[in-house]
Amino acid sequence: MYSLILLNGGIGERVGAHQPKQLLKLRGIPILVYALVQADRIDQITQIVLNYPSGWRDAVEEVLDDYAIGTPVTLVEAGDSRHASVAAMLPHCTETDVILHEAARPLVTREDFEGLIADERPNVALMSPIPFTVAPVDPETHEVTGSLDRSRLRNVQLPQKFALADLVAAHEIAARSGRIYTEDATLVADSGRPVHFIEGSDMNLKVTTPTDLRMAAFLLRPQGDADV
Ligand SMILES: C[C@](O)(CO)[C@H](O)COP(=O)(O)O
Repeated sequence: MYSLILLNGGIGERVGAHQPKQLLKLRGIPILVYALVQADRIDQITQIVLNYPSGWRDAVEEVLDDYAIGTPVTLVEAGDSRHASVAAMLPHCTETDVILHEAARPLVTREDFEGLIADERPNVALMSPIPFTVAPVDPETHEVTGSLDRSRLRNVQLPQKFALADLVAAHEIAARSGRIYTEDATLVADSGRPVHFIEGSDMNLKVTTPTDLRMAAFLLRPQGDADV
């Protein structure tokens, strides 16, 4: 069984809205709700640990009530970074395995969660191939500093799953080193514990910018609406 850590603590600065992006509505439904509803339908997820941006607890509680989420939810205030938020949510997990997801990926499917759960390895993340070229650069001088073999790179997605003990131990190592990670698959891999990946879909869009919002609204259009 799994505790779901659902990251919902960002303020969504890059979307430029007057409220956290995960509370904005897409097709009339708050972005957060799409992931919540999918997770609520998965029997193996017995607890949802959900964080909220400082000052937005009431708004998040209202969403939970409005959409009658049945899985028990533990609310935790967000930390200063995504990394700090995960660290603060870990002690609230009641199961021995955790799934991490983020509210900003509303196109997550039941199959995404089930694929992770069906995998017998303890630490597994969805990742997708990089369909473009990523160059290492010096951001100060704007100089290209080398080249990367994209067949050896993957776009890290969520959801991801971990043995709770591995994730806790990896966060302890990261805290000692002082390094702040942008996500947890690389954090756990750097701790020396094996992390595997399975193919994620490019439909599992992360809503970061106003353009992403428009793309997500399009992808979430009701079945039967005309394609472009
Ligand atoms: C976690 C993540 O979505 C992996 O692709 C990404 O790193 C999040 O980036 P953000 O800058 O925290 O939105």
